[in-house]
This record gives sequence, structure tokens and C-alpha cells, in this order.
Amino acid sequence: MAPVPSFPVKVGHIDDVQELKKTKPSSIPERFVRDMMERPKLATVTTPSSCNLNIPVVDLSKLLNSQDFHEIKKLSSSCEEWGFFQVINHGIDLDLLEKMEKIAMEFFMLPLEEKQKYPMSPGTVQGYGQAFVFSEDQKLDWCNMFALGVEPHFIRNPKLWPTKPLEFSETIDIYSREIRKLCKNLLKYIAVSLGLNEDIFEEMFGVAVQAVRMNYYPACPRPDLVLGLSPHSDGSALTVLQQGKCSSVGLQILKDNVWVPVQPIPNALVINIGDTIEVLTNGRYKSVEHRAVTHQEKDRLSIVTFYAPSYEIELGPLQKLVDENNPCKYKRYNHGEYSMHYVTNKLQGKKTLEFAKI
Ligand SMILES: COC(=O)C(/C=C/C1=C(C)CCCC1(C)C)=C/O[C@H]1C=C(C)C(=O)O1
Ligand SMILES: O=C(O)CCC(=O)C(=O)O
Ligand SMILES: [Fe+2]
Repeated sequence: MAPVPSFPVKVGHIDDVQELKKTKPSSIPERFVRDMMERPKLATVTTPSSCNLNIPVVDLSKLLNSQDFHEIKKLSSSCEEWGFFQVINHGIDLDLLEKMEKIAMEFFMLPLEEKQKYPMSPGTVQGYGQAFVFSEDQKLDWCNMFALGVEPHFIRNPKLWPTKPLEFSETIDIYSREIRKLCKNLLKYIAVSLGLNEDIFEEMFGVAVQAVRMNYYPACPRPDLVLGLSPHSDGSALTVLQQGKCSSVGLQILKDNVWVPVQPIPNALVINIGDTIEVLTNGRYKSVEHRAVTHQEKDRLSIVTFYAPSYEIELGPLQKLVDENNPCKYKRYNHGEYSMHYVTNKLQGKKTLEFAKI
């Protein structure tokens, strides 16, 4: 069953941030202004040394060609210590990445009435709008989103697949197929890095669920007051994030209580471990909290794919990763139930994962 909330949700008026920029270029409505402690500069300390930290880079070609031991080690330390890495030489055609970015941007640049033909209903996560809003007093993100369930086909809502720009649906399909292959490969090497059978995740996941979300963050007159995207961990197994070529730096990850910005590497993709892999590895590989901030002059686009097991499967920590030194931290549960829990709660750091804790 695809996760759809069954309770009524009253979200109040949600301003479209691109329209706000046009009609009231210097104002920030109260619902976007974060409480003091949540604001980008004040939420955590930033030490001079943290400014120089960069997330690790993994070269997929070294894994594909020879299962290079050094690269496998790098993959495992990235997943243990960062929960994030950038993948280079991923094999996805750069023209396809460019095309995906182009059609996503063209979609966001359509007139509001056109985009509103594909509305995200309150409390749901597919369509155009703001996801994860469940009350009238909840703070809003400085972001417009457009999200679609892609695989398996039964999670698609065909009414939400736009007819403009012209090649939108076709491009999403081709792109998603390539990203799916990448996820399968990464999961294979993640399994190897844990000393597990390389097919363990593929065999366990069944027909994997895949969704794509495009996030557009217009420039904001007061980036110090707002967040582009609230802090959260992803409910997926793996997430693949493509950053727009001319976008501002915006993604930040929480490492040792410091928000570390992710510096884009041209043509690389950002990968992060989601809650599902954290549970399966009994916490050895971390699903790390992250957020997006905005920029005063530059806009930003990100295209995000969530790759997760079938809703049917039951999962919990893998036996091989539980012993007297690593006692079991998570219960067994049905992934469909976790998905439902995830999409019916606001983004709030790693709170959603409490569902799975013993
Ligand atoms: C921040 O996370 C998300 O927006 C998100 C949503 C994904 C989904 C859709 C956009 C439509 C179809 C269902 C699905 C829930 C996958 C995150 O996805 C994660 C969360 C869970 C749980 C998951 O499986 O992927
Ligand atoms: O835009 C970004 O960099 C972050 C996006 C993200 O974390 C998400 O969509 O889950
Ligand atoms: Fe995320």
C-alpha cells in the first residue's frame, strides 16, 4: 500500500515563495521567520576548522572496475562517519543530468496557474507545493517543491505528471532508470564494505520504491531568518541528490553538532544514507541530519531521488551486525508502516527514526 494519510489536515495559507519574490520582493511573512535557535547562523556553533571540512568523495569507476580496496574503505568510512559522500565517475550521461536540470528549472519557471494544475494536497507528498506541513502554525520552508512517486508504477498519480515542459515525463523516466542502476550498484558496494553478500539489499528490497523531488529555493532577501528546508534525515535507504549547475551552495549536514556546507563538485552526485540503512546496519552507517539554507542573490535547484525497499518488506538490524558489543538498537517493522509514519509527520531532525528504536 502506498502511504497516504487518512486524517484531515488544516495547513492554513501557504505563500508560494517564487510569487512572494515577485509581489513583495523584500518582505518575509511571519510563517517563514524561524525562531531564534533555528535560524541558520545561530542554530549551532560554526568553528573555523569546520569551514574547511568537506564530505568525502567516492570514485565509482574504481569500485566497478576492480572493487578497489582503498575505495571500499573510503566508502565505509564515509557512511560511518559522515552518512554522506559525493560520487564521481558515476557513469550517468552528463547530458542526461543537464537535461533533467533543464526541465526541472523550466517547470519551476512556468506561470503559477500552470504549476497549480498539479497541486500537492495538504498532508500528502506528491505534486507541487510544500510537503510535510500539518498545521496552521507550522513554520514554512523557503522552497517550492515538486515531487512524484516513480516506481513501482502503482505509486504514480498520473494526474500529477505535467504535460509541460514537453519532455518532462519522458526525461523523468529515463533519469530515474539511470539513478536506479546507480543505487543498486552503490548498495552492492555498501554491502561489500560491511562484509555482507553483495546482493543482500537487492534481494531483500523486493521491487524498490523510488520517488523524485525537485526543490527550488529562490533567492531570499533575509537568508538569516529562514530555512530553505527544515533539518531532517531521509526515510529512504539511499538518497541521490543532484545540485543545479549554477546554484548557490545550500545543503548543510550536521557533523559533530556543526552545520557543514556541502561544496558542489561539478558533475558529481551527492549520496546520503537514509534511515533504512541505519536500521539495517544497526546504526553502524548513519542517516545524518541535513538542511538547506538560502542565498540573498542566487537561487538554487536540487533534484533528489529517494530509493527505498518495497512497502511489503519487514526489516530490522541484520543479524551479522548485532553482537554483544553492538546490541540490537532497532525493532523489526514493516517498511510501508515506516513510510506512512514518515510522510505523516513534519520534518524534525532525526525524530522520525524514533519509530524504529527499541
Ligand atoms: C524528505 O523526504 C521526502 O520527500 C520523501 C518522500 C518520498 C515519497 C514520495 C515523494 C512519493 C511516494 C512515496 C515516498 C514516501 C517514497 C522521502 O522519501 C523517503 C521516506 C520514506 C519512508 C521513503 O521510503 O523514502
Ligand atoms: O536541497 C537540498 O540540498 C536538500 C534536499 C533534501 O535534503 C531533500 O529533499 O530531502
Ligand atoms: Fe533530505
